[in-house]
Amino acid sequence: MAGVALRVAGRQLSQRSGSGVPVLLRQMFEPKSCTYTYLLGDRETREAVLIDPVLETAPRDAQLVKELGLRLLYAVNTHCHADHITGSGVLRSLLPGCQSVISRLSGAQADLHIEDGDSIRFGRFALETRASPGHTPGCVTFVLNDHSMAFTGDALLIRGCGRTDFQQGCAKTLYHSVHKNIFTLPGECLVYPAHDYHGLTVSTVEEERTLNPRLTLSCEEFVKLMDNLNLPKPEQIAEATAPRATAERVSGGLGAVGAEELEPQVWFPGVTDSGSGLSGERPQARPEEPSEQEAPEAREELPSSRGAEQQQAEEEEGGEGSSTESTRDEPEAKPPVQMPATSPAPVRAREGVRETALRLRGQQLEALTRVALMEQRVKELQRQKKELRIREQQRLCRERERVESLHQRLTEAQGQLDLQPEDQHEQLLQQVQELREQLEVAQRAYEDLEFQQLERESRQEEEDQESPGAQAPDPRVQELQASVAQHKRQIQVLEEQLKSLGEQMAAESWELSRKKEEALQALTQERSRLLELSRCLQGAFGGDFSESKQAHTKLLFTQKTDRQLVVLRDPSVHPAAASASSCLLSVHSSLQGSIGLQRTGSLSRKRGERASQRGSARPVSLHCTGALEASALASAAGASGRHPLYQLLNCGPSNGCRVLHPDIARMEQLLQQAVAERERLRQARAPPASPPCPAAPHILDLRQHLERWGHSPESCPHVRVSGGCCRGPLVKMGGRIKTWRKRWFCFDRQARRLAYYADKEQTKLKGVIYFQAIEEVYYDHLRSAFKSPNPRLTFCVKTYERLFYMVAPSPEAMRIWMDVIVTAADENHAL
Ligand SMILES: N[C@@H](CCC(=O)N[C@@H](CSS)C(=O)NCC(=O)O)C(=O)O
Repeated sequence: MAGVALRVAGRQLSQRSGSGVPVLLRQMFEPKSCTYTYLLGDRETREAVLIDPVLETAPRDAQLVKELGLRLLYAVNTHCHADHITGSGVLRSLLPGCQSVISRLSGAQADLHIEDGDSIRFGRFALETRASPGHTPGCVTFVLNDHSMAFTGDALLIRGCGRTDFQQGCAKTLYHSVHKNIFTLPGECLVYPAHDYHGLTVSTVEEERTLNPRLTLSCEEFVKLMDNLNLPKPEQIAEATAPRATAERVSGGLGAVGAEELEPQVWFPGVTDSGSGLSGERPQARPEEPSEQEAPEAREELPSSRGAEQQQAEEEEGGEGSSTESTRDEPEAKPPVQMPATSPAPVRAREGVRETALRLRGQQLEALTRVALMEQRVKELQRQKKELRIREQQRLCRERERVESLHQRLTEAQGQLDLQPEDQHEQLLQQVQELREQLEVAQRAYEDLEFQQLERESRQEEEDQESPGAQAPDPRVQELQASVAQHKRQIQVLEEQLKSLGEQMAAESWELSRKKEEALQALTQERSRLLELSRCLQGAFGGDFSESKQAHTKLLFTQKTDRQLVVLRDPSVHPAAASASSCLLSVHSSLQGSIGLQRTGSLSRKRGERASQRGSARPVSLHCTGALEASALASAAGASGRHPLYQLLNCGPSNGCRVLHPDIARMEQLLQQAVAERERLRQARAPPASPPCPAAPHILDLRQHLERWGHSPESCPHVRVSGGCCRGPLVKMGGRIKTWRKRWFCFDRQARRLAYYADKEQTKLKGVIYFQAIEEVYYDHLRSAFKSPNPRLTFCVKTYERLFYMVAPSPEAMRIWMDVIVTAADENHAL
């Protein structure tokens, strides 16, 4: 097979060399054996290969392949591993069309065997096979065809190399193969090993050529060192290096373990297992999650972007889980899937459906994995049975041959009796007698064996007749088959549930759209009423209010962005406002926050919704380029609890407004009607109280609230949280000049705004984001922030007017800030 390329869908590598085209690369980690699995794919053709998959994490890898919309052609192995069982077999079951690959010299079973010089093609790329024996005789290194990266398996590790003290390892061979076949690659070629025990992920040929403490030695020194490594044996070595005969017992894939020993730890997403942590001397700071890595030249563009919410949830969950379950266990009865209540509040309903769908997906994956493993075991048992039958037949055959040979010898001895001289008769007679006895014993043994076999066969026939079509009447096989069938039924049930959830979601979404439409109509009416009221106000106060230099009260209406601002200065009418240079308030409410608000960090809304809201009233935010007086921005809502407009106009039932102008009475009446209408609408929309919804503002303690959500603000040095405030530094990107500046942020629930200052003392105010202006808060998962100083800690706050990019000083600070700001938006929505 040397020099032969595995062809992929008729595409010839030579037609499109793929040079300059970045390959899709993912590096995943399996913590138990510290193994790296690599996914390589072609973004255009979606063809992909997996290098060194691990049994336990095969479902994870299969899921990733599906999520990225890839088609896995090959599950390739750099060698037959001694520390874990390959995931190739399970991947073949989970991703039909995938073939297992290993070097012929490994002696392991696979769909395809490769040799030095062979190429494995996927889309416009190919992996060249370079023999790198020494750790094992069958070790190979896969080199991407543009020589930009090499997957060295256990031959070359980062600052190390594979051990050579078992599996026919040979230090001298390893030394020469690494020097000859890996160190001759370009210096900048990235080195991706199959393991790392120190938390490192990638190296280069140049680095290893010059810095590898083992391979920079002379060959002699290297051999000596390797002979005295005295490493403990890998934990799974017994299972993983079972003899070849055992390896071949695993049907359909690379096997290094018999089904009897197969008690895999199955990895299920979302299930955490404290026992899956690293043990022994392994350092703590190891990657525990599949980590994404970009190919050197490009950023990955996923076909479906994963939301910040999911990313954050993943970060918070902190690593993959694993559950230790034996395939021999009876399948656990799964709790019935809880459907969300028939008509819950929209947000909760959607979250519920999403959670349920995610849970179902996890369960489905779990069941699929079990099925795949069980099918393997069933096949294995069937194969064992067949093997047993063959062995029995061979034994019977041997017995028959023995009987025949004894018979032959006896006949010959008897024939010689007459020919032998008298003096040898006695001895020959004795021999004949012995042969006769041996023949009798052999004959009996043969008949017994034959009888047993016939009995077994007839028993089997009877069983076959009792249950026609039964492929594996062996009780163990039957048991497993029943279990597989049960799992398949479970999957079917789960799929049906998923389908009905989808339908339910569609129905709910339709219902939500309808309600939104109704609410928008009501809002439009309310707006018209308010506009009418405003016109009355203008008419009532006349030119005196707007024009007189002496008059302190000024009423502005601006239609520019469909916002209405009332700016009031009237120390005589409202003494409390006398010291303030201006008061700003929104005289409308917005419905927009009512749909899609989620506390987990993403407040996204659909484009359609936004478009439909363009015509509706919008919240406001204020930013200034120069320093502002903080006091100038005191909230117009005040502490009186009265409606702001009432407060500003000072039009309570007890004062003399009505007497002053007859229109005031009408205005007040209109205003009361508008307020009542708004109240009615709000109540109609208000979702029932539930844990994820923030409590009413007057009872919500910000600190407790954050603690309830799992934060510990106390231990985060970058934020200061009190009952109503959160303060701390964030690096913010400028609006016009895209420079990043450190600002001191102050989130103030009382003032209902997030203000940022040039200084920690909060004297130089640089800008304000009002709660009601906040539309979305999300993690910058698309890395869209221009030259962010730390993309991993960048999040976005989207207001009606603009997008704010902020960089937190730490992940915990980022999560706290995001939750704090989301809480503000939630609160605003609740108001
Ligand atoms: N140091 C490892 C021991 C596990 C081990 O033996 N790993 C093999 C590769 S898997 S067979 C190996 O070749 N190691 C070389 C080395 O220098 O470690 C651990 O911490 O678990």
